[in-house]
Amino acid sequence: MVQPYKHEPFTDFTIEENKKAFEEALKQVKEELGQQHDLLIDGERVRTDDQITSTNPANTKQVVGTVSKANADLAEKAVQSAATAFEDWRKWDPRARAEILFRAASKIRRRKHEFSAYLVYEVGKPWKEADADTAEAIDFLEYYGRQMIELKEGKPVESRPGEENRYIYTSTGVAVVIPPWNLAFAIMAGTTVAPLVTGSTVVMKPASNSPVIAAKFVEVLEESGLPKGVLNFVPGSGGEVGDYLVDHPKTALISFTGSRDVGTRIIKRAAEIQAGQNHLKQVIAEMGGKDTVVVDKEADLETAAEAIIVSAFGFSGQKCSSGSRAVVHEDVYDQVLEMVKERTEKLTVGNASEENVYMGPVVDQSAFDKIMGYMDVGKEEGRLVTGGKGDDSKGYFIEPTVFADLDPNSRMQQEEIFGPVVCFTKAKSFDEAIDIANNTEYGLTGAVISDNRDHLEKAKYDFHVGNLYFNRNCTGAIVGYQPFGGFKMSGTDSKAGGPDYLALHMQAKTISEKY
Ligand SMILES: NC(=O)c1ccc[n+]([C@@H]2O[C@H](COP(=O)([O-])OP(=O)(O)OC[C@H]3O[C@@H](n4cnc5c(N)ncnc54)[C@H](O)[C@@H]3O)[C@@H](O)[C@H]2O)c1
Ligand SMILES: N[C@@H](CCC=O)C(=O)O
Repeated sequence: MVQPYKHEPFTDFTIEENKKAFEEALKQVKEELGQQHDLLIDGERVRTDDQITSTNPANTKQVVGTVSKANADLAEKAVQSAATAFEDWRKWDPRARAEILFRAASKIRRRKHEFSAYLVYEVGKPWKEADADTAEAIDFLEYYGRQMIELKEGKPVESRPGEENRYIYTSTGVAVVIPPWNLAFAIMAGTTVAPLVTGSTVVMKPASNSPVIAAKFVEVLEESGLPKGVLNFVPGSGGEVGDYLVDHPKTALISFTGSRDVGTRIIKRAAEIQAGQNHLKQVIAEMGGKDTVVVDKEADLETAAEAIIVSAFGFSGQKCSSGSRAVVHEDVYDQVLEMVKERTEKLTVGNASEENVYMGPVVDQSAFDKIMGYMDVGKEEGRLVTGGKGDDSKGYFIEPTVFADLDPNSRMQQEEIFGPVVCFTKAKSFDEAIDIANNTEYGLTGAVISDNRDHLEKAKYDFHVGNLYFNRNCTGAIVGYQPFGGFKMSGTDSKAGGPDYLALHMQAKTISEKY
């Protein structure tokens, strides 16, 4: 009997024993860094001449690992391998597939700090963020395993005398999984195991900034009993390998998480019918955000300041859910701004592989340059309150930054910056605050800080986002508790970690028999 699902607890690093255990894991992983990781195609490791070098964004001289790089020919082999393996895998008892996920979850739980330490080195995560990322990966395995067991008999439908009807879910085919680097473990793992557990086979192309953690996860799935060909691992360039996989006539399902531009490109390409293709491709595309924390005049301002800080600066603002906009009622605007300024100036920034800092670096040079470019835009469009500086001499460090007095239609308040920058806009009323919150093309997350019940009720209907939070930050959805996905240009609202997610990976079939 499978135990009821409960989310993985987070590690409290204020407890000395936990702190020591994590420092030990960082030390141990540091000694392992620089290893070679290869492709996995049809159960075989494939080493290529062309390699991706993954480095620590907090210390760009430190190589985390080198990873073989696939090209279109290898992507073709991976798809063929997945297509062959599908014929057997789809007939496995769904419970046996779920058990592979449960075994993998146990293995990762036992090595939790080791995986989190890899996240610290590979994408510069502070300890707390790395620990939450690993916990979420475990949650996806545990949750989707249980969901599959629940769905395996299908859903009840009515029958009539002399007629039996059934409604079941069938496996889809070859799934292409393309995750981002930011929730480098959780999203990569969740989007990989969801199609797997439903009986699809997978070709996974990790993000080029985080291929090592993905390679480590693939090893765990192999050790947990995944048969050959069911999961194929092909790191490579988005343009070459990504396009090839998306366009392939045997691709049946594409699960993408990443930017709006790449996501919409995939949706368009997937709609194009290729020679030899006799099915429509299913596309799950979870994309960017421009998320707002709204502060009402009747609100606990301590809660408001804390919510703005956590939403804006958690993992250096590199979350699709990051609260990069604060829309504050004019009666409390100056006070909230001052509180946020004071707290921001106390945040610690540094190399999380050396100390437990609040914020690490941003992920790479191109992210650094893009975010620093927005500092100039912010100074033109608004008022710099604190921060604004960056230093890329050793790693890609940027100060947590607050801009004030932005027009709701300014670039700073419309474009996804994906860095540690929050912009304040003043609203004359609660209604106006909600209108401003809704005035972007995105609709992913949002928070309302208010003690006014009528206003919270209004927000339930009028604040058009997939994940709406009251009196807290707008980041940190938990699998099975706050299913995650956005409206508008934020994506297909698949609600990862929710009860409807697996059904999106399957094809419902009605079977009706007359006696
Ligand atoms: N909505 C969500 O759940 C969610 C979660 C995490 C991140 N995001 C979004 O992801 C973005 C940041 O992640 P990123 O920088 O990795 O995004 P990205 O779009 O640059 O890359 C995402 C993935 O797509 C691949 N890719 C790039 N070009 C491709 C192509 N032509 N064809 C196929 N694949 C291609 C990349 O290699 C990577 O694996 C932000 O916009 C963020 O908001 C959204
Ligand atoms: N699900 C995560 C965000 C994922 C995107 O980066 C959250 O809720 O903060």
